[in-house]
Amino acid sequence: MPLHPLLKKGLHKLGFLNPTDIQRQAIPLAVDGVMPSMQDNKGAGEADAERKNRDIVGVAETGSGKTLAYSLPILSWLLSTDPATTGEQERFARRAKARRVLSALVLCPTRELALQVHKHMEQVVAAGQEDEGEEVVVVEEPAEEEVDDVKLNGKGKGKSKGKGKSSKVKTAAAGKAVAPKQPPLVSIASIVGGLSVQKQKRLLARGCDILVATPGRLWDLCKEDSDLATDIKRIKFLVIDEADRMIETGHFAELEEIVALTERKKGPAQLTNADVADPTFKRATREIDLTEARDDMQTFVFSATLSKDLQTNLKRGNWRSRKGKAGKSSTLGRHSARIRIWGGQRTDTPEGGLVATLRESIVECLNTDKDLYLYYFLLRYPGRSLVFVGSIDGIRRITPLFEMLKVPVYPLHSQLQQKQRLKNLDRFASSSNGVLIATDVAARGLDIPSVDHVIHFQLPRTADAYIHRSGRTARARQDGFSLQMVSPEERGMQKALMKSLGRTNELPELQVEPGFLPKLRERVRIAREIEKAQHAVKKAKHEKSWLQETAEAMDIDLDSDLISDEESDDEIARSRKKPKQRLRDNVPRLRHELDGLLAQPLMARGVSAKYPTSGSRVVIDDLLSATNNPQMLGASTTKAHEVVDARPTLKKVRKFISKKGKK
Ligand SMILES: Nc1ncnc2c1ncn2[C@@H]1O[C@H](COP(=O)(O)OP(=O)(O)OP(=O)(O)O)[C@@H](O)[C@H]1O
Repeated sequence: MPLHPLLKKGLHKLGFLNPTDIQRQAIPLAVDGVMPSMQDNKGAGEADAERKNRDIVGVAETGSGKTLAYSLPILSWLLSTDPATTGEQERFARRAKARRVLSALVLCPTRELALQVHKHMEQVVAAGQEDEGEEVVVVEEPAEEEVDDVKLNGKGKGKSKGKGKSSKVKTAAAGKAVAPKQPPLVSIASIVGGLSVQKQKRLLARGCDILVATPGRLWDLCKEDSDLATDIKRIKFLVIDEADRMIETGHFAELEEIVALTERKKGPAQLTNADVADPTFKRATREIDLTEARDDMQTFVFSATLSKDLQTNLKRGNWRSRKGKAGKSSTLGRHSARIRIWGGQRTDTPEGGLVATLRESIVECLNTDKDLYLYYFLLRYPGRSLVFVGSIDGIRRITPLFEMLKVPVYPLHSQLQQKQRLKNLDRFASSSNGVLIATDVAARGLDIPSVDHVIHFQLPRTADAYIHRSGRTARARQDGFSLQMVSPEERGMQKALMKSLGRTNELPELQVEPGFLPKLRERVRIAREIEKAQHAVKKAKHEKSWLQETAEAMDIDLDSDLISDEESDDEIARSRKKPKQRLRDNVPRLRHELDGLLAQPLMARGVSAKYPTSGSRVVIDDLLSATNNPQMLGASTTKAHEVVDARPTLKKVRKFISKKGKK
């Protein structure tokens, strides 16, 4: 790979010994495209022609290393032009004081993804800086970004630890020695919504080489800060990650504004005498002149899905009208037009497909039974599971329910505070049995190590969302498992989804051991009752405080019956309060009952808890060799994806039965 030696060393240290397919294809193209011409002064036409070969459109399956496919050429260019690595110590010292000039802008659709890309880039550089036999410990700067409060689970197996930016290094082996303060080889900053604007402004004032951002916050800052807009006009690299999502209609109006800043203007403005005399116009043309000179930007457009057909909304019966349509029309032209990448080189690994190491399965059940089947699955197949739910309200219902059932669940959706979002992600990533209950905000790009299962509690609205959601497991050639939970009302949509994906075979059904269900059902029933009672109490409290606040604001005295928790003599008030009161009084009793049920062992049919050496199923060997499911006595520790491999599809079973019948 034509990369800077420091990066090669870093990749080696992270255990990335071979490039992935997309990296093998994209990196040489990108490096070739950028290196020679970025140093030359070409004529406009020549430069235009060259740019066609410079821009890279990368389409490759989820978890295939696209982040490094675009990051490495950029980092390599920065390191190759960095005086620190070319031994020019004097310039290096000067650079320590000087403000960095922005070279690259990476735009991502979600905040978590932007922070993750930032971390991933830093890890490779930090690993490359490690001395042999020594561990680099990233020493934090005084908390600069709130995100640093949370240890984000970065990509790869980097040894960087702690929070803060990786601007200083110390030798862990030496324990105390901290290397003298040096400017980072590559300075990376992230600008995302939900975190302190002031702190981000300070970061920008200091300057950086690479900015990783979400479009909304970046554009807000651009509008206030003309220096930032000027910096963006001069960047050498623009990356649009998850490009199809970024340009989806109605998603990121700001993206177009930002990309427009990077556009090249052709030819110097023809000034009239009157124009020349006008100072404002003169200033504006000077600005235009600056941008005119730019013929050296390289654009990267990356995603696992760039096919328009995958974006068709499967809801509202859209799929019906699409019957019979085959093939996938590419939206590449549309992308190119909108982000003005002038063609570019396309590096493709198979598109639209799911990763080969992913196993899929389906469970058909009533909507009202989805909680039960999810609970069954989470106990039956322990591991790190990511559950996608169709609405925030759904997450708000499911999370407390499963907390009561003592499942370690963490919610993730756009209405949570950003700090909480990051905390929950971190907790999920560090709990081997954690369950993240998320909306599609977690569908794209997130690289959480070893997610064992992705569960579609509700089906996604588009096929591309299904691909991205499912792509949170089975990453970097690991095994993974995806489960569709389908109610009778969703059956048509499920068929449309499979058709959109070009699939003809039915998915294998998840085998459910019915013996476990009655006890689980009872637990879920009681947990629901508690949840309902608590919800009613919360709602009543909320209503009451609203009433009090409104009364205060209007300077009205409220009847004491309306604000008192005590039973009132007033018949009407009593009848209104009683059911809520009853519910609240029930909570301790229900909790006690649930605790009792949770303490009871769950057993497969024919297993005796008291006498594991007897019963129709003897489980003592399993218990001794620890091959028994810890939560369910008599269930094996087989992984979900292994069960699917061994399981024939319904279609195959039917075929087999009909063949037998004919004989
Ligand atoms: N050459 C490599 N060898 C081994 N692992 C790699 C290599 N390159 C990247 N990885 C690891 O593969 C994982 C997936 O990479 P990445 O997140 O870049 O995938 P992606 O293609 O961007 O996925 P998505 O489409 O879901 O965003 C990461 O943990 C990354 O550290």
